[in-house]
Amino acid sequence: MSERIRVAVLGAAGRMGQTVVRAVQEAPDLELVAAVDADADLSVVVDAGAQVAVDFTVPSATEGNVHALVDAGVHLVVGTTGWDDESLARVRDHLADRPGVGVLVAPNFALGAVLAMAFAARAARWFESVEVIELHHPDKVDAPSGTAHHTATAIAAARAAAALGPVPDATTQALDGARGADVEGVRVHSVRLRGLVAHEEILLGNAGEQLTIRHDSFDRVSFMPGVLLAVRQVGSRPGLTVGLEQLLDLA
Ligand SMILES: NC(=O)c1ccc[n+]([C@@H]2O[C@H](COP(=O)([O-])OP(=O)(O)OC[C@H]3O[C@@H](n4cnc5c(N)ncnc54)[C@H](O)[C@@H]3O)[C@@H](O)[C@H]2O)c1
Ligand SMILES: O=C(O)C1=N[C@H](C(=O)O)CCC1
Repeated sequence: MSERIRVAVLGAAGRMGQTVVRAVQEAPDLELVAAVDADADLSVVVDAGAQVAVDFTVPSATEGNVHALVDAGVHLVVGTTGWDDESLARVRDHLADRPGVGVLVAPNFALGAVLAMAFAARAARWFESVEVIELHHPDKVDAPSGTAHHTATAIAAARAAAALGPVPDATTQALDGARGADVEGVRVHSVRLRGLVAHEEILLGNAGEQLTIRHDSFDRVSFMPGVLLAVRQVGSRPGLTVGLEQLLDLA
């Protein structure tokens, strides 16, 4: 058998981190060499000889973790949300000085969620109206979800490419927040409800018809096939990769 990939998990005490630790321990081709949480010194990861670090921490910490480990030559798989064009550009620039190091950032590793996003982007050009609803557990700190932001951005790009105008909306009077967040012209609504894990609906409307694309993660194990796929591939993808769709022939 070839050498196992040496993996570190950042945010190991969190909901996702604990699930990733178990998934790595159960994968015969992977070896868990470090599991760290808040306030840990990242030198633990480097000293353990990690080849790939998986980051499921918090939006305020993830970019710092990435830059520190890129400097140490460690590949990263990042599921933490909160990334924007500027922070991704800083990582892309940093990687230009570290040839051979790969970083994959994905807002959602559930295969069904990635497919739902791809289907929505494909359908978007054919519909006059579109809105996104994301529904999550109430312990989530960011809104809208990274997945909903990624979905809305892809829909907006598809609408622009098809020269569609703005989504119709006659609202002139509204309570603050009643129409959700505006992500590049696409309205995104965030629900936080005890009992939920991670869910998304994309509503597409034309006169007389509606297409609804819905994905549900009922358990965090749903993210693990995507995380493990990324861990196995990130070392052979130098530079920055954004979105699991890039590994699934869906981009
Ligand atoms: N990409 C995906 O598929 C996916 C799936 C689920 C969650 N997420 C995202 O992953 C992130 C984590 O979600 P969660 O539900 O596990 O959150 P969580 O709050 O349960 O876990 C976060 C953990 O990170 C730790 N932490 C904070 N700062 C740290 C640091 N500097 N170094 C190491 N650890 C640190 C915290 O102590 C905590 O244990 C969120 O941004 C969430 O949106 C992404
Ligand atoms: O539980 C969370 O938090 C999740 N966050 C991601 C997002 O913001 O899109 C993915 C789904 C779960």
